[in-house]
Amino acid sequence: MPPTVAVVGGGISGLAACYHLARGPRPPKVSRDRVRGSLGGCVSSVLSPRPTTTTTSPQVSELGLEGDILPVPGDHPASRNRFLYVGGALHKLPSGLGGLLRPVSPFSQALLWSGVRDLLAPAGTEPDESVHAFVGRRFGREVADIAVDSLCRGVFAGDCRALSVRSCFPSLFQAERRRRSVLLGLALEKERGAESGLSRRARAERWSQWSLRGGMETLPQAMAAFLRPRGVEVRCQAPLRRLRRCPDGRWQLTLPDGTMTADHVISALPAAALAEVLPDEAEPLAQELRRIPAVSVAVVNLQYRGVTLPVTGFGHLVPSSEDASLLGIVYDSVAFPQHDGTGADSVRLTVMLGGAWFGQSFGDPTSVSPSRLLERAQAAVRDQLGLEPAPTRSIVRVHQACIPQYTLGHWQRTERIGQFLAKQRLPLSLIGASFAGVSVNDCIASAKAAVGQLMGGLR
Ligand SMILES: Cc1cc2nc3c(=O)[nH]c(=O)nc-3n(C[C@H](O)[C@H](O)[C@H](O)COP(=O)(O)OP(=O)(O)OC[C@H]3O[C@@H](n4cnc5c(N)ncnc54)[C@H](O)[C@@H]3O)c2cc1C
Ligand SMILES: C=Cc1c2[nH]c(c1C)Cc1[nH]c(c(CCC(=O)O)c1C)Cc1[nH]c(c(C)c1CCC(=O)O)Cc1[nH]c(c(C)c1C=C)C2
Repeated sequence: MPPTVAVVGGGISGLAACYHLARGPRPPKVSRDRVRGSLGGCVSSVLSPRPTTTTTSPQVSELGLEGDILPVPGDHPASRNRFLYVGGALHKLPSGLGGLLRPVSPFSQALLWSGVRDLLAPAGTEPDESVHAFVGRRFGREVADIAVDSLCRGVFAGDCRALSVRSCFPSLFQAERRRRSVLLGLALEKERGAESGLSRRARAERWSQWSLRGGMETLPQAMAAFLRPRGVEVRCQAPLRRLRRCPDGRWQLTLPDGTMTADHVISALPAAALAEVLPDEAEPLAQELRRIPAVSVAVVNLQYRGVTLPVTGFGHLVPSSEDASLLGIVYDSVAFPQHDGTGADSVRLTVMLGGAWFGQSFGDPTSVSPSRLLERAQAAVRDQLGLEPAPTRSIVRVHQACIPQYTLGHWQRTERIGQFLAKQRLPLSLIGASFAGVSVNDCIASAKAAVGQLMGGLR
């Protein structure tokens, strides 16, 4: 009898783990539980695609979705133009050499000087540092306060003063450690892994983003369709209530409709959710997991007719000093006009609200009223993009605790977690956005690595 592996968590990480288990040469029996929401967790979107970068592409080819790819090439305005909203105005982020040599608003001096500072500054010695402190030390206070504050809001919906540079931007941290300068380190250590045909095409055509014709939710749907005929038993709407070790070392999983046993569990749950179902003897593990927080984001999709955006590009970010509650706005119709389901020209925007500032701006994410979020989003579009008319369509969604925050010391927490699992010889793998990267690519990579390790051990 092949061993049974239970995968818990129905987001992209859980699906990717099932996918890699099922396509192995001698696949174990796979059982996957998921709860609440649509397949793919945070990946699914309605009006707006969630563009990802290119390392996901091997799966896309294998799932037969290559013909549905909508690439955004490097010379497209959505690739070249990103904006910051500072001091009540939109500023295009500098690009190319010219943009670095002369002062470009909102920055008071040419960014070249920040680069020179990085080349001359001594390397840091702390084992970890906030992203803000690291960038301030290497590139100057203005870059930290405006550019990196916004970047952390546009990737982690988080506060760069609390986030860890070692865990959020490991390549920057390592570049400084190895080469003393971040720029030098990045220039010298460009790595290139094994490439699929699709990745090669993406590099040759300099895609900055891509999506799928039916939206990014097509990816988890195709993965689920791949799994069903391959003997993966999928249990939907089955929240895991309890995980217990049986006397023979196997796991017993308690679900709403009964129990099941498994030789190995791959958890793709958010850290805090896993902490709630672990057995008492794993309390030290649960305590570490509870220390990995996550923030909530309200996503408001708006569609307008008969209006024109004042700029074309990917979108704009808003630093926390300008407006803490409003993270940024993505101009979806610029990058992906094909996603207009109505067949007519329209301006489609995704307004992102809250993040690390959700509580102070809107209160409890479980009870905030959608109309309040809609009003806030519409006001931002009016003030920041000058679109006065009311939107013709709108969708408001609150994604609760959806983006884990790698705060200072995250690397030590993940190390202690790994040590506990090894010492206790727990047949448990932890994957998902809570640990080693929040992007879809990182989630898929961590699932693939965990399955590789598990299959190696089972052989
Ligand atoms: C607004 C927003 C925009 C984003 N944009 C991008 C982007 O442009 N590019 C990019 O690469 N990434 C983006 N991301 C990040 C990326 O989408 C997520 O980090 C990733 O999808 C997380 O996947 P996951 O499977 O690890 O976690 P999740 O999707 O959170 O999945 C966890 C699953 O576990 C389930 N669960 C919880 N408790 C239990 C339980 N007790 N029993 C069983 N199941 C349980 C949940 O219901 C969920 O289905 C974005 C995220 C957000 C929120
Ligand atoms: C305004 C809020 C958010 C926007 N996107 C996200 C939030 C919270 C989430 C997000 N965006 C990206 C990732 C993946 C990161 C990765 O490692 O690949 C996640 C989780 C991609 C991304 N978005 C922006 C940048 C600079 C990046 C990094 C990689 C890339 O260049 O694609 C900037 C950005 N995000 C948003 C806007 C409005 C914006 C800039 C104009 C929305």
